[in-house]
Amino acid sequence: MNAVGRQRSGASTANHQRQYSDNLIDTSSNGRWLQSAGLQHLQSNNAVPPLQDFNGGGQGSRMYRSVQAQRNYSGGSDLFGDPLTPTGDSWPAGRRMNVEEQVSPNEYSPGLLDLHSFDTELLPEGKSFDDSEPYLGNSKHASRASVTLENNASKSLAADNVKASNVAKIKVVVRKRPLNKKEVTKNEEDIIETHSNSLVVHETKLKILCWSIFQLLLSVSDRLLQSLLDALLSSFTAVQITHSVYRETVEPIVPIIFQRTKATCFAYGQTGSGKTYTMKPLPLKASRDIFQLMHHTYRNQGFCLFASFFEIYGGKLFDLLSDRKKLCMREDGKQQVCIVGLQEYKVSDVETIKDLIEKGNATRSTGTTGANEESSRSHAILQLTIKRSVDGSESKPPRVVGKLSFIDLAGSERGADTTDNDKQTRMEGAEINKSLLALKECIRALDNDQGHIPFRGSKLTEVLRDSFVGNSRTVMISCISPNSGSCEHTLNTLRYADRVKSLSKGNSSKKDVFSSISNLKESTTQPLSSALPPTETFEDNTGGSWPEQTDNEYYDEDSYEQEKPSRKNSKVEAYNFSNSEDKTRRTNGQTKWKEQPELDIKNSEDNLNALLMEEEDLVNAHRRQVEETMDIVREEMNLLVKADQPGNQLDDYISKLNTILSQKAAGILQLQNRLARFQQRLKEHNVLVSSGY
Ligand SMILES: Nc1ncnc2c1ncn2[C@@H]1O[C@H](COP(=O)(O)OP(=O)(O)OP(=O)(O)O)[C@@H](O)[C@H]1O
Repeated sequence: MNAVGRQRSGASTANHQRQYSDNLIDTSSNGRWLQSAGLQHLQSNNAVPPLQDFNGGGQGSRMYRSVQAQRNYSGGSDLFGDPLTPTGDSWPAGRRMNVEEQVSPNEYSPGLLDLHSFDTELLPEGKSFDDSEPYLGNSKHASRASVTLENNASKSLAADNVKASNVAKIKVVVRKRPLNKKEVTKNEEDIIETHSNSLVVHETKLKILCWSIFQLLLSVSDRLLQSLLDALLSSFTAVQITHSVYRETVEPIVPIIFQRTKATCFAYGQTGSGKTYTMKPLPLKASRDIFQLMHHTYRNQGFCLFASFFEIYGGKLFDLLSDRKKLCMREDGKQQVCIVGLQEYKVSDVETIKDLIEKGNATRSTGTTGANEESSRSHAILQLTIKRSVDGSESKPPRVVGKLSFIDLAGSERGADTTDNDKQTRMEGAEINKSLLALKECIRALDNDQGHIPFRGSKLTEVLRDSFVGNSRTVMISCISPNSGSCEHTLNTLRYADRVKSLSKGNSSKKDVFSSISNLKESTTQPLSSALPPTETFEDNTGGSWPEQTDNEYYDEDSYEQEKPSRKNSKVEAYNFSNSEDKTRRTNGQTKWKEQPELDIKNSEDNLNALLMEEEDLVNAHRRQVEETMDIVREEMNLLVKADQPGNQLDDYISKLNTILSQKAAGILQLQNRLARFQQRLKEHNVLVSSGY
């Protein structure tokens, strides 16, 4: 994206960031109705906003303000340490041992920024946090940040803040990986600088794009905080670090899985940004906690855990635990989605789950020697399902109680492959585009409690249908690479994260869902670790694992060629390798790589982002049109009042009515044109979905 585009996007994001103070949003149905449409600024301070009041309270309540704060991450600790640390051939040797020799100042940083709890703004180039309005934050936010930074060192601060973050229906965090050996060898710079509450992407030529992530007022000075962090750094171990990520993302959700909640945790980001690395430990940690709850809090209550693992490739489903058997999806009479033929394994210990994940991952990468390119063309979904025997009866199949889905999404830049000449690659790119857009739409609908969730927008969202209805939770982990070569992708990922995050503006209203869960209230408002018995490890080797069919029937959906996303079929890649070593290695790995013209790659990279922006523009134009319509309606009302008054001039009435009707028609026409243009763009990029648009 060029500088103009970037500036536009920055400004656009900034303009779309609105902060609505709670006291302006009425809790009446009218208020909620306006709020759900993003028009809460039309709601006056008074409970019922008469139309004639719109000029006053309505406009006054609409604020565009930047929200920032400082929170220092430098010198933090690397959340994803040794359990999954790459071997020496990928990473500089000894870098973990010697802080002085760190490649990246953030190597030991948790690299995890919680976007959800704070207002964010993408500042345009050249603008710094200091240029913006001061933030009148509250101490809760300040302490929340400290908790994240300090690895929960301050328990007293943790309680409030964990409570706040736990209740979020959608949680968005950003995670930065350290520079890898190859990037270091190439003298690539770490362009991501993390500060107390912000993340700065330094573009080359010293242009600076500031991404303000958090707003908070620190209760301690920066200096004091820094020394505190340094002290903490030395005490972090890799295991603690990994656990921190889990605790910030998935742990709060685990207890409510027993309470009929379907939750989804997905990693988003470009290829190689650390999605798989980030996701890998999470299911294991979650299952450990699930088993603990089953064996303590829910002892002898008939709960059992099932695991399944499949991938979506080219819009089709393949079972990763059953030799990539092709699967098909069906809806039952109750509109429950079932994946016919998907092998589910009943599991009673963490080791079995680990084995299954390894097996699935191996299936996913069979036949390749490269690191990530295969997985980046498919979405891998691991589901942990909690079931319960009906009335303790062994004869009846257990019923689903809750589900936790972990999704390692295809690399986001793959969605840009639609300009590729190869049909197969184009189709894959289009499908990924479609699924990423659809996912965002579903999250939007989900957070606004809309009746209609557009889950049919893609196979991915269809599969996740039951995670979008009822009591659901979503965690998005946006993974970013630190190197300068990934700058554009990083910015795109941050924009996507910001969009998803900004959809969740009404999260506070969702708190009641949690508080209604009585017997696990404690567990949901505190870290799970505090709700569980103090046992360090949990082991249960009493049960084995055995496969179960999820459905007795099986039908073949269609004749889609069951192809693995292998290199053989991926003749053209838009993967933007700037390193010839990469190309060679991958060529040796059986892929016939074809260079795309540079311009194509550049254009295609912007596709998804451009579509997302256009979609946002359309929604905003619609919102503006509704506002204007309301103004016009007010005028019409006045006109009608005057029309009934004695001595009213008919000529005057007719001319005014004419003007009003023309205004109305022009507004509608303008919106129709914009809609048609957007539909056309979707068509061009093959993301027009049958029911969604
Ligand atoms: N935080 C981290 N610390 C150390 N190494 C990391 C970190 N994140 C990622 N890596 C390493 O970077 C490489 C790429 O990571 P990973 O495979 O998770 O990327 P990905 O986003 O899943 O890619 P793809 O989309 O192609 O599947 C791996 O070697 C991984 O071990």
